[in-house]
Amino acid sequence: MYDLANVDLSSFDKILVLDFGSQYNQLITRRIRDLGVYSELKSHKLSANEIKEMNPKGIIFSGGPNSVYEEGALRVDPDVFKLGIPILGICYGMQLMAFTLDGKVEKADNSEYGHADIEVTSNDAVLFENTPRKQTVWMSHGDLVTDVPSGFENVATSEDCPISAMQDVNRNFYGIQFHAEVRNTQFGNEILKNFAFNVCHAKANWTMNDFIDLQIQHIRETVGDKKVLLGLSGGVDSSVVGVLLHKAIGKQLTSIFVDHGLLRKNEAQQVMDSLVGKFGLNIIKVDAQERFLSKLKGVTDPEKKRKIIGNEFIQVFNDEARKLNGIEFLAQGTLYTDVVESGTDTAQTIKSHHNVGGLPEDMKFKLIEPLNKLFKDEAREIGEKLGMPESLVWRQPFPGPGLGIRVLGEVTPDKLRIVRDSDFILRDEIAKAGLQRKVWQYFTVLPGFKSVGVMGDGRTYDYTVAIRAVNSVDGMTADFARLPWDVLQKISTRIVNEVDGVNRIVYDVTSKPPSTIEWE
Ligand SMILES: Nc1ncnc2c1ncn2[C@@H]1O[C@H](COP(=O)(O)OP(=O)(O)OP(=O)(O)O)[C@@H](O)[C@H]1O
Ligand SMILES: O=c1[nH]c(=O)c2[nH+]cn([C@@H]3O[C@H](COP(=O)(O)O)[C@@H](O)[C@H]3O)c2[nH]1
Ligand SMILES: NC(=O)CC[C@H](N)C(=O)O
Ligand SMILES: [Mg+2]
Repeated sequence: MYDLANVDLSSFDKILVLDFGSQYNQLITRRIRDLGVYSELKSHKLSANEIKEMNPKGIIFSGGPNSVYEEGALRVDPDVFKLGIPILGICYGMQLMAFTLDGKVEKADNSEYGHADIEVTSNDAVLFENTPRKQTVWMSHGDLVTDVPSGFENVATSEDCPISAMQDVNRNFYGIQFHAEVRNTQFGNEILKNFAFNVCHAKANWTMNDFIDLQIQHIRETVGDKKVLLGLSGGVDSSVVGVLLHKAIGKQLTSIFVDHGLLRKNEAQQVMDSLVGKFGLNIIKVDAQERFLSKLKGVTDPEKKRKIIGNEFIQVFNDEARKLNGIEFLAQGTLYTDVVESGTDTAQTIKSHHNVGGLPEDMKFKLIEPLNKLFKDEAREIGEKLGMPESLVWRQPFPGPGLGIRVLGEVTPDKLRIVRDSDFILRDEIAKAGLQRKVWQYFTVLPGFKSVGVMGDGRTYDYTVAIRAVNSVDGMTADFARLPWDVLQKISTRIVNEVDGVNRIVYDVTSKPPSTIEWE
């Protein structure tokens, strides 16, 4: 979305989010869209005039990694405060508001990361209407506002952050030091609602159906009479994109499913069975095991592996496009998570997702990525709206680089066998326990070290397999799943008994953050 240059959005009220580099910036726009108000993320470099021309009902400044008082910190055009448009600053956004007007921002004595308890201290705290005086919020900051700018009042405090929220009701400027956009903030949604409706008076008339209609219209305008190749993995995101594209351009679409030798057990066959002849998709399966595995030989660095895989995908698409003649566009099921984690102008690189940070620089295709501003749960909602079957919409995510990033270090056929067979057992036991829909994503990892065991009275010196199972909504944050001990025990016993070369199983009990879901 939201790159809908030629699409008329004038019937929708909108709230702009200005990007100051937070990992959560798109989460703000989607929370606003969830309220039924159209929202998009824009560069912090926009001038006040450019913002005015977009005619937003309100503006939100996102958080960000900088300290406002440092040289080079991201700034906003100060004239934005003269437009008469309501503004909400979140975290860095609040600090920037204070700093740009005549308030004061300093380094905090105690940083706050995670949960904090605040108390609303004013009876007229507009953003906190219909919320209790004491509430739990989620903080992530090392600086704080120590003096509110003139015209403002302090309306909430926490132990380590005396000015946790500030307001100037006459000019409609609001600041909150905590992140209302993350689910861990108890009344985050109410606070955003109060801003959107009570302060900005925005109309709630935006729905996912509008998104679908506008995307179809946008795809038609972009593609014209040209042809599109879709990278189809059998996963949720690319299947949703396939259905959208098919609705938009019908036979101008060809889908390519690449078997890169890094798929799960029986996956190639299952994907073909579940998609061929469905949704009108014309699918070509490409066997590319050899070329991927030979390129990965001897490579141990995770970022190098990701880039090699991303590159090779494009080479395969190039070869297929040549055979098909006249392909101008490559469509992918890229989500916003893939984009932000791969690094943007403002956000740091966490890992290069194969379909974003792993793409070759000289790629000739023009990209079509209708979901690249959305999160996994939004992609699923679209899949449901498009009438796709539950088994596909709720399929657990599987990364494009596949088992290649679950064998840590060098990928060899024998190590692939171990993750593939152990993953199969894990999925089988989770299904038998009826937990498929209760755990968001689960898989095994081969860390690559060996340890001593005793089997059949003999000494073994074999590999350890790790089990990773997490719950999440959007993949941005995740918690390790509390799998029942007896299920873990069955999985552990079966893997050691059935997979040669393994004598130990460990369970990953870290959340994201501080870890990520995949190990590489
Ligand atoms: N084996 C594959 N063949 C062709 N394209 C692929 C393959 N694996 C990944 N891709 C492309 O890379 C994109 C990103 O992969 P990703 O795993 O994030 O999405 P997905 O596979 O569509 O959905 P899911 O997250 O449910 O696995 C896919 O949407 C698809 O366009
Ligand atoms: O298509 C993809 N290409 C990739 O390169 C990639 N890396 C991670 N993932 C998936 O993204 C989600 C978040 O993963 P992380 O916490 O490991 O970053 C999880 O669901 C991961 O499985 C990928 N998907
Ligand atoms: N999350 C944020 O926006 C942090 C803002 C600023 N970098 C701080 O540490 O206070
Ligand atoms: Mg996938």
